[in-house]
Amino acid sequence: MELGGSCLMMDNYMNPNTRPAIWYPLSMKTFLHRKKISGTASSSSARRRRRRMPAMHSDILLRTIAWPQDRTGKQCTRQCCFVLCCVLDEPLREQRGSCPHAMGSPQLGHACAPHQGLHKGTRQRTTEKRHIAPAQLGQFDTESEVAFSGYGNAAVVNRGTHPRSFSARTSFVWFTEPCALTKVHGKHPCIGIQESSFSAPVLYPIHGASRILVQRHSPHPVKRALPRSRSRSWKASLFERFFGRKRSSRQTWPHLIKEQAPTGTVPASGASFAQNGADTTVIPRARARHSRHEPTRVASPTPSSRDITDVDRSNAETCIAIRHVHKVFPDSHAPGGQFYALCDILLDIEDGSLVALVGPSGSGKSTLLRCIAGLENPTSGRIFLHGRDTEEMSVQERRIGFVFQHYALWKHMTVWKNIAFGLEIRKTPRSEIERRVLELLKLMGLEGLGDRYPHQLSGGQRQRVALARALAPEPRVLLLDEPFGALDTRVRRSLRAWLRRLHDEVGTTTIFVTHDQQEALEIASSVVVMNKGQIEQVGTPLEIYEHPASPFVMSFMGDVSVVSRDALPAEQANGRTFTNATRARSVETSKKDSIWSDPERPPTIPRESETTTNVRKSDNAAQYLMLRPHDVHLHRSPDSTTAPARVVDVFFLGWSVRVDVELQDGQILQSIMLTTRYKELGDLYPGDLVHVKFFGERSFEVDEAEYNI
Ligand SMILES: Nc1ncnc2c1ncn2[C@@H]1O[C@H](COP(=O)(O)OP(=O)(O)OP(=O)(O)O)[C@@H](O)[C@H]1O
Repeated sequence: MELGGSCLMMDNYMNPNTRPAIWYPLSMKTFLHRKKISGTASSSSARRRRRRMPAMHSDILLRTIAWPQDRTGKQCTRQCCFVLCCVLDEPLREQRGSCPHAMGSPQLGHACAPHQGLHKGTRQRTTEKRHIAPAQLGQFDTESEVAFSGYGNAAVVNRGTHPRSFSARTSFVWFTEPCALTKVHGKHPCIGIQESSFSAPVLYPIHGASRILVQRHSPHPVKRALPRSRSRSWKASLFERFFGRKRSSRQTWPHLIKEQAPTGTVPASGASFAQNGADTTVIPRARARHSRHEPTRVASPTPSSRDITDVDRSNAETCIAIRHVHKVFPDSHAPGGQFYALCDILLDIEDGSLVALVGPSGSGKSTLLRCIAGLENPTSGRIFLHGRDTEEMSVQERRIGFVFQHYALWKHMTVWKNIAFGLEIRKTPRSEIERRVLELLKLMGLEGLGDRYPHQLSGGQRQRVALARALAPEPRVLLLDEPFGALDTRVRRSLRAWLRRLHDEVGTTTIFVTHDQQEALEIASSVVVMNKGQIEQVGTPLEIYEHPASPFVMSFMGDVSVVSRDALPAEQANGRTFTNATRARSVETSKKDSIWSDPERPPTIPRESETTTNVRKSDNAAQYLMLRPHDVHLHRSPDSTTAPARVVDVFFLGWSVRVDVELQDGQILQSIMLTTRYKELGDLYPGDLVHVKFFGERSFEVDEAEYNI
């Protein structure tokens, strides 16, 4: 933070395992100029200028700073920990610390009302502050900031000091989500950060790109707290620390950086230009992009403007059009140091639909959702909202509501205030707010609970408040990231039905992430099955279940038994077959694909696992079949289409009975039947001889290695 007329941008901040910081001097004038270019201008000349700009502000994202280990050497599971240091007068070295989640200070953080940072009128108002003990920290949903970010709110930021490793003046704030910096409020993009080292809490508006810019704000807390001479010495010591020598009056930051950076080479992240072995890294501003952990975009399949017109703008029905989206994260263990969290995602989501993104853990569901919301920038590819390229839209313009698994409510606000919050910051008239909140309370079945605080509600009620809050500003798209994940099975079940009804009533285009296939099948009008960053299949729940396009979809969307083809009678073994190479997409998507196919677009980059799988398949495929338990029928007497088997175990499941049987060659099959059918069959006991008949329509050729057979 510079106290004069320019600002410093911090990058790579406080990662204890690497070098602590990369600093960029940037004048406020330049920053605002660039912001203007990258943020709002849409004329062709502005776009041209924007292209020439080093990509500093077009993607306003604070990069993840992972804290791989805390002080005790334990792995910190909460990787999404962002630390922004508001350096006041301590050298950077002093700010190294362990993950804030692992800190043992009893007064670890404060939470403050987000609107403190938003309106000039309220900026100085002191609102509730809470001390958060470390044990509570896990519960404190800093995600709530993000939940609002879609509406352009500033974020509440936790702030804490650590008595052992941080001085009283050095404070830090952390976010659980990078998008906290993406909001635009009024004319200026800003985030409110409460800095309460000082007697009166004051807020810094923070402008952020992948780095953090701490901007002066008036009335300036630092200016008030530090005498002028002090601030100068702080600048001087910072300078000395970076450059290892005293600054002469003629040297400016850009001048020095230019002088120190070797030309023609891009420094690797962490490469230091600093003298005297200082652990601070300084890189030229124009090269910043290359040194970020966020990889540079892979050759982008950017379509021409004609393509956009033809394909997206003409299709009023398409609410969200996702075109060849890749998201790459750096990963030292992955081939090429890059991990493809999303790989060539191509998807259309129609207006008013209720879509489930389903897939195993790590398949990229949340990443895709976050890309749609603008919380992540795709590495390549484009996303259109109602025909408009999201790159041209601010997060606020997207009008997307986001609900997290953990309710993310403002805990110091009543239900009413929580719901009204999004409207208040948009300066909606009081009467309109009251009408809308009452309407939502009724819709959510929360009448009479408006005065309660979140801790006075059940989990299901809290989640409904979170949904009401997201719906209050009437978003065009509602994104739910495992909305019921934290609830018990019974509550989940009742909320599923409720969500479906709510959607029918409100009609907002909704995408929800779940790893529960039952939930996806029950609620959604269409299901997108994801695996390893790719879409395996898109279809209605019935299509997905009845006609899975790959062994993966079949096995993921319900129980399956995998048996050798040889073990079954020849007549039974001739089912329809697919291989993993078949990656089905919706009809609409395939059409778009062909329209969008661009000869210059690089081919999809296959990941190693995919390539090897397909190669293996040619050797081992076609030997095994996948069967649903309800397609395995048991009979007492044999015929030409049955295979003999012995009962291994019988399980009563209420309305159904599951019978495990062993085929002659020792393979185990599951059969599920209605209890009434079981009664017709007569009681079965382990060791009984039965005859198995199965329906082969949905059998697959599968790969031995893939299914550990
Ligand atoms: N910021 C990041 N840096 C590096 N890798 C990441 C990052 N975010 C996500 N990933 C990786 O991308 C992959 C997809 O993550 P994502 O959160 O989208 O999965 P998911 O399908 O939502 O999983 P889950 O159901 O467990 O939430 C994971 O392997 C994850 O480790």
